Amino acid sequence: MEQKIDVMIDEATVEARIAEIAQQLSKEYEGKTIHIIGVLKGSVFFMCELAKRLTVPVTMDFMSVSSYGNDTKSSGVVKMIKDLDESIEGRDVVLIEDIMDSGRTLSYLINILKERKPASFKVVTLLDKPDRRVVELEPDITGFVIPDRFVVGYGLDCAQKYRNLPYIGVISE
Ligand SMILES: O=P(O)(O)OC[C@H]1O[C@H](OP(=O)(O)OP(=O)(O)O)[C@H](O)[C@@H]1O
Ligand code: HPA
Ligand SMILES: [Mg+2]
Repeated sequence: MEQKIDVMIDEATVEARIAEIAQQLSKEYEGKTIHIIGVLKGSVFFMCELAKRLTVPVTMDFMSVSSYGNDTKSSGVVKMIKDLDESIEGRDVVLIEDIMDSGRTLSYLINILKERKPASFKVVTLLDKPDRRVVELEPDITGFVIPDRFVVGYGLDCAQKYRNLPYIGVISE
């Protein structure tokens, strides 16, 4: 069945905010190389759009974790599917997420990655849904704070669909 998607944040607004974040990071990391880590799969669209706009040198790596599977509710268990390819020791790491919801995924990743002794560590998320937080945690940089709705698009899926939508939307029943 075709589902109708309502736009919550349109493409131009998302892109303008990503440009602002890129400018902020480029200033903060002047003279350094940012090692950006994308959390698969949701962060890929945000990561690419952000990376293209950074004016400092960039290296990239990916981790894959999953806790939602095909559900719209977190299973409560974060499962590591793929670890990083390279060591982050001594590097200026920026972890890129599409959304911080319960906070479980980021809490799990932050605990693992901080133990690996990066020179610095920051978390950037495109979306923050603070109403559903079960772990006390704040990202360093947030694109948009959103209400408690299950969103899709710009990398975010519902049962693996809609990641390719160029805007943030909500499925209207
Ligand atoms: O704050 P939380 O409640 O942990 O939710 C946020 C996480 O959930 C989603 O990942 P998902 O498990 O759906 O994997 P995916 O990125 O492959 O879709 C999203 O991409 C975040 O990584
Ligand atoms: O609102 C959401 N949409 C898609 N994936 C998610 N993972 C956590 N929250 C969400
Ligand atoms: Mg998902």
